[in-house]
Amino acid sequence: MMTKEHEIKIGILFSLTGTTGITERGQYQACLLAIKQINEKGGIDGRRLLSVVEDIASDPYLTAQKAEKLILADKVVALVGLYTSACRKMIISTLEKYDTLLFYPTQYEGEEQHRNIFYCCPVPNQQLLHFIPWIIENLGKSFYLIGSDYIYPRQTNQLIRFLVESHQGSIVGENYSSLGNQKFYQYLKDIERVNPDVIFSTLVGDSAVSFYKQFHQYGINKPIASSITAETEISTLRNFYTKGYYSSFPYFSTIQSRVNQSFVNQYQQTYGTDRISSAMENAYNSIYLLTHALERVKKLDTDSLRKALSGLSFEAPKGKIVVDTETQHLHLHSRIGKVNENGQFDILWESGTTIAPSPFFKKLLDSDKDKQNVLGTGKLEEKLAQYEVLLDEIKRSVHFLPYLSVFIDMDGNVLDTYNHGIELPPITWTQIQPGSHIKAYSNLDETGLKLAWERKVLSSVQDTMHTISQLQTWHSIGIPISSRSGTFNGVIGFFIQSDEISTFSFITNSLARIVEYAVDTVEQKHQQVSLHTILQDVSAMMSDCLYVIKDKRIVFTNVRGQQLFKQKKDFVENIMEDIFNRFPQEIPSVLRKKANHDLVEIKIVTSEPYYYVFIKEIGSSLNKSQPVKDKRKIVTKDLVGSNENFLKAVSLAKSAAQTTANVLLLGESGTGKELFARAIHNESNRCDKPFVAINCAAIPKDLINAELFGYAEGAFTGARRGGNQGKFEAANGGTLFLDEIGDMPLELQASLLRVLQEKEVTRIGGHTPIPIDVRIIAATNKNLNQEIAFKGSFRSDLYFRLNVFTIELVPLRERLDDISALVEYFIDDLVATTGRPKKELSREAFDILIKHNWYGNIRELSNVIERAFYISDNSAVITKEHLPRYIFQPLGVMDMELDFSNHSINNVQDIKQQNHDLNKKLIIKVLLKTNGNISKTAKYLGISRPTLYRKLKEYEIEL
Ligand SMILES: Nc1ncnc2c1ncn2[C@@H]1O[C@H](COP(=O)(O)OP(=O)(O)OP(=O)(O)O)[C@@H](O)[C@H]1O
Repeated sequence: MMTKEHEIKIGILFSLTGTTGITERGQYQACLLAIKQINEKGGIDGRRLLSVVEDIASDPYLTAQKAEKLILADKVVALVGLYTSACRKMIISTLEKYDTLLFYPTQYEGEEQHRNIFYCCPVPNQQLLHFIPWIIENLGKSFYLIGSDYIYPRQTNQLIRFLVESHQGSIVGENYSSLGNQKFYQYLKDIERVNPDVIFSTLVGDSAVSFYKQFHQYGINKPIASSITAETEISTLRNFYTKGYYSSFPYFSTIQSRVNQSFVNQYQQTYGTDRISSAMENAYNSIYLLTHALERVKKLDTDSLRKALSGLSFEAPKGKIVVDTETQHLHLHSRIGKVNENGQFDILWESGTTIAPSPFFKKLLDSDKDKQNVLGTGKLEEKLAQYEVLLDEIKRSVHFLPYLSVFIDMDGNVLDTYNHGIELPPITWTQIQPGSHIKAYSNLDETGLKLAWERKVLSSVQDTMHTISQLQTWHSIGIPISSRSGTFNGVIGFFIQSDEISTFSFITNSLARIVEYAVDTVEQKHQQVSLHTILQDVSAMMSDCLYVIKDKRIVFTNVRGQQLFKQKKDFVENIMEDIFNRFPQEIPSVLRKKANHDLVEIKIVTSEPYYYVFIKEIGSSLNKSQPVKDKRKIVTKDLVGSNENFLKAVSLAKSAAQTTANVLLLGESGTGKELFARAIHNESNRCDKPFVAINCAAIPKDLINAELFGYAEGAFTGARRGGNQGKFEAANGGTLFLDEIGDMPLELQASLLRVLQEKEVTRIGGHTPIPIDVRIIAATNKNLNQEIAFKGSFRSDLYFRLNVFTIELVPLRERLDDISALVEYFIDDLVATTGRPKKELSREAFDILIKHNWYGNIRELSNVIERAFYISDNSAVITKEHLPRYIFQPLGVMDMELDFSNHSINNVQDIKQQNHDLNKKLIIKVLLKTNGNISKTAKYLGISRPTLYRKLKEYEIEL
């Protein structure tokens, strides 16, 4: 009998029911077939594969739950599955949380690259790049785009539009139908009206089937092309509905290879059908990819699997597939097929070789014009600066060699050429200009340089093997410049006159080693620099001055140390001299000294060959508060806290600041959402443009429209002359912070989505669209997944557009370790603004703060400290007496009449109810105390006014 140790579990996640079930059931079956085959051949080193299957019913929310269950409860080694991008995006945080891999087998819109996902599917460049020009040439130039309303069709259609227009075609109509819709009469009327040459469909599942049927019945005699309709959908329709339709995929079940025929036969024997779609074959390959990786490493951990998958290749039914080392997508063939009378595809065209995946294809297309030639001078300088250290290092290493060299970056831009002083023969390629693109030189096509760039591997071509005659007395060698982690940075190409060397392979290898060494040296330098930066950052948080000494020299000083040095140079030098004089035998661990009237304590920690000298003042002016930064100028390093989860959020914010992606901040009231938003803005390249904040919960519903989009003159009675610009316009070029986005009415969400997609606003009552370039940072304290799944009060398409970067902020009760730093920060702030002397917190008061349940989070803590700071008046220490009573006295003592003995707590619901009652009573109590003053009550509770209003509504408290 098999024991558990003899099994390797794989989580299989598909919609076996739900609107996309028609397609996903086939993918699921293909996975099971692969697992069966592998087990029949003895499994992996004697270990059987065991599938643990979950039905996700086309529901993203359910997908997240099931994924977590498979990982946590079933302990699967990896997940295979999913069809819609909504479901994929929904589980990304789960994959990250448990560092688990997903093998995703469905063609999708690209624009994603995640280290926990292997994309076993084509991306648009592998389907559309050849398909669209082919359609234009063979079927016609005017296109009508119809798709299901979700991420893939909308984004794919953007690319199609781009490709159609760049091949002198046109889009004459574009329409979307909700997922699962089966009534297309209105759409067909529209298609008939605009009379396109070809209809391009990205409808999925049941909708696609209904559309084809109704299209045929309606009698429109036009070709339909699709990048998503495959054998599965076709097989559910009578042949006359679909004969003559076109699709492009890497795989059709009619491929005539031995591997495919065996796959089709086995599929037919197992499931009784030979209708196998590309998505199904992808699913089948996903299992094989995982299996090959497991066989390679013989380990189950994600890191080992990831490494084993990089560059992995095997012969699949569709032909050879290779995992791209950088993008985790696949190199695949591209094919175009036409449905025949058997409901199968006749293959009309296929690419001879595999096509490299370009998940960020749209961006590539956008920059294509630039690439053909000329990186403007500024850009070239910028790029050169980026590679300067590396180039210098390589030049230094090879300067003694009499060769010609060309350096191109990873995108193919020529950054530098040099010849080390040798006589240049008059050959064409020496005209290569820095700033141009390597593609512009077709005479370099079969050289080591270009091959290395295309294949990202060391490539060399010997003299007579070159196709152009001028190069036949030269050897060309292209050496990829890749970091230790495998990131490809570009290629350095060498051209060597063939009579100069006799041993070609020896010189090739030597040059490769020289380049590798140069890359290593640069990486080490970078590491040293970043270590220094980390040290600076970490030590900046310390309240003490730090000096690190080695060989009687100060080799590192933190910010406070530098400040003290500036203020009291003699004093610091004195201390150091004293320490140096005692070197090394008499180095004490603690010293006390007087600086003028200030007593300082000096601690010395020895860790040969380093000595860490910490200087702390006791009750002195040296220990004066740090000037606290203006919140409007705050950057991530100013965010106070060192809690592990908090630092993770800060590090995400840092990364977000480097991109232009939208950000979604999730967190309770007062956890610092606005502060994070400002920090991201201030650290981004939009920092000198406006940061505009709007609280969606604080503005009456009917005014938000005008607030956001502005209004034109005469838009409504009382509208200002000349109209008024909205927040979008005000934030143009900068960042718009949409706080409490979860409270935005549904109709407005639709308008917002439109603005985000079209990048233009039209003022209310106005007609002219105004182009806008605004980065959105949205924040909410609601669980948007639940709002989407259960209440339908938040649009999933808007959600996915906003949550490109999701940052969860930690409530104060989960980062009690930060209370001390926050208190110090608030005191410093008060000292700086009031000019009063610095205060300390007593141990007892500190313990009370630690025990308190921080309902209003950091804002509440800040209010408590502010209050205590003033109440403590001239005292240098804040004690328990200065804290508000509710912080340390049980609520009952405050006459809250909360008697637990009358309640029996049987389940979570009871606890929630009691919490609800407690919170309600607390709010009423504070309202009574403040005579119903909203601002004071909010301040007292440490929540914002809009949050208080929301809570009053939630608890049905009338004023
Ligand atoms: N890491 C931090 N360091 C210092 N101060 C902080 C930090 N986080 C929050 N604060 C302070 O806490 C208070 C609340 O922060 P902020 O307004 O950014 O929270 P919020 O989550 O946007 O609140 P709300 O949801 O109620 O609008 C502010 O006074 C802010 O300065």
